[in-house]
Amino acid sequence: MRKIFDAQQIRNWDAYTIAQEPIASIDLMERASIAFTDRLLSLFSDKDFTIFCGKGNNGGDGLAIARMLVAMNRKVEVYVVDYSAQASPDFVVNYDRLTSLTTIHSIKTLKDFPVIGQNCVVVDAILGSGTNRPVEGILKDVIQEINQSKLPVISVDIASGLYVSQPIARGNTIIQPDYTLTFEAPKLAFLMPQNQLYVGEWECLPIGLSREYVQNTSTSFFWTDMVSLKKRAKFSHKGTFGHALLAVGSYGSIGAAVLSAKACLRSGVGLLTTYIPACGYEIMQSSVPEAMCQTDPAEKELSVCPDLEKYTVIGIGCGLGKSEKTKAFLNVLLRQVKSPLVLDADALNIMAEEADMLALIPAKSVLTPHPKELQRLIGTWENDFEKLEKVKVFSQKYNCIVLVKGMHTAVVLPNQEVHFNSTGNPGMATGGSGDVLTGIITALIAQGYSSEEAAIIGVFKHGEAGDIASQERGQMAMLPSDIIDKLRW
Ligand SMILES: NC(=O)C1=CN([C@@H]2O[C@H](COP(=O)(O)OP(=O)(O)OC[C@H]3O[C@@H](n4cnc5c(N)ncnc54)[C@H](O)[C@@H]3O)[C@@H](O)[C@H]2O)[C@@H](O)CC1
Ligand SMILES: Nc1ncnc2c1ncn2[C@@H]1O[C@H](COP(=O)(O)OP(=O)(O)O)[C@@H](O)[C@H]1O
Ligand SMILES: [K+]
Repeated sequence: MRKIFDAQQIRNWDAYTIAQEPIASIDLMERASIAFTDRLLSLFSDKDFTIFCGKGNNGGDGLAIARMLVAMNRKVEVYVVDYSAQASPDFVVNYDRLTSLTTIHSIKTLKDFPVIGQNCVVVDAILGSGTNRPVEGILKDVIQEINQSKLPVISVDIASGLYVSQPIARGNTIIQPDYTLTFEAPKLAFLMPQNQLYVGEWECLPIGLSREYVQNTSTSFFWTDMVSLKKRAKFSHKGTFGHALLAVGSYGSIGAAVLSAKACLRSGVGLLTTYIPACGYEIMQSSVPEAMCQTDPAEKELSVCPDLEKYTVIGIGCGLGKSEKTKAFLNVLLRQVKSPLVLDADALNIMAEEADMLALIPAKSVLTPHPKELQRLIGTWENDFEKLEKVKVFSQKYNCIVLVKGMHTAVVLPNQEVHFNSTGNPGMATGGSGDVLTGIITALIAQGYSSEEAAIIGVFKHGEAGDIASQERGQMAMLPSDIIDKLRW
């Protein structure tokens, strides 16, 4: 798990490192530029480079990168966008270091914008984490020209014009890179779906910023890049790992019930009982023989709440449908249940329509809505930052864990922490992937993980299995069953 910092904290992190390591600011810039150049050349070994620089430290990086490429006899054209009379001190030092080695062109008006060679990669070092307002004038013109160039674009630290930790306004002009190589740590902006055009593929380049600063600085945003699991005790038995109930399925959606049950069993649950409509009995018993199966008196839907006493945790919602009988079933279940719930799909849709049901959510339940289901619960949002704020309010109000599913699923905790997931891929964007996740999280709670841990670990392992499945089959061919098949604990 890593911390994600906002723009001010990143500035402080640089300053702290400079003061405490200690290292001169210009030498830290050199370190960052070496890391960037190394990775740039491994990505584009046979390309020429056109580097656009601003006049702050991001531009300083661009000049240092240019110097390193020149020293390696690479073909490089360097342009400084002359949008301001002021330049940062480290920009000036790097300007002086480069100017005797190659021509540094200046862009004052659009007439100065070059014709870029077709073998070129464009390096965007115009604005970095210091971007604090929409770009105007020549900056805007240059960014628009680069975006229209159709050449590969790689941004230094962050796309010029994008804010590190604030929403962008509609109509802002921002570089649309193919890649972003960012220094040290992920930026909040990269994790927001609305910014996908302005990030491209991204990776972090370590530049040795202070570990101590990380330990001493608090944040509510985290990046889950690894998880730790509890060891199974040698003398454990099935009773050690909990008894889960999955209340799932309706006529036509027994597949969702089967997927959630298989995923639950593949995630270490001690005992699993599925509670399904009568029509699903043979399907469930033959496709998931490891699960016990209890049926509802109704043929096609869940209608009567079973005895819930013996269950450690209950997963509910996959393929449930929203019939009147099922609504009544859920209402009774919410009043009787004493264990935490994992609430998915139609369980959430029903609750979104019947607001008093929300007040009945047991403490530390996990809600796993996809974007449409989330909207039904919290209403609409102006931007992804506001969406997270609304989810935080909801999570605190109902003392539950809420997932914002998708690429980089956010797990929002009642203590207001937000944990973004690093695993997963668009091959998982297919019906049934969410049912698998419900089964996984239910199994983890059954085994004694806290609901918070279960959500964070479950989302990570779900995505990890999805990544293995996509490597083997490709994103288009993979199925939710393949995600279950590739779970490794
Ligand atoms: N020593 C350090 O602090 C390090 C900084 N590094 C680089 O420095 C960057 C941050 O540098 P800076 O803080 O100088 O900021 P930028 O280079 O992002 O921006 C330069 C200046 O432009 C101004 N500005 C912001 N938005 C503008 C807009 N829309 N139109 C016109 N002017 C605008 C700001 O006042 C800012 O001071 C990082 O992204 C990274 O690339 C790296 O070299 C690593 C080390
Ligand atoms: N582009 C993506 N990248 C990573 N994970 C994704 C992507 N699209 C979907 N997923 C994951 O797949 C799952 C889909 O869940 P959901 O939409 O509820 O599916 P269903 O209800 O059909 O089972 C979620 O865990 C989500 O995070
Ligand atoms: K940049």
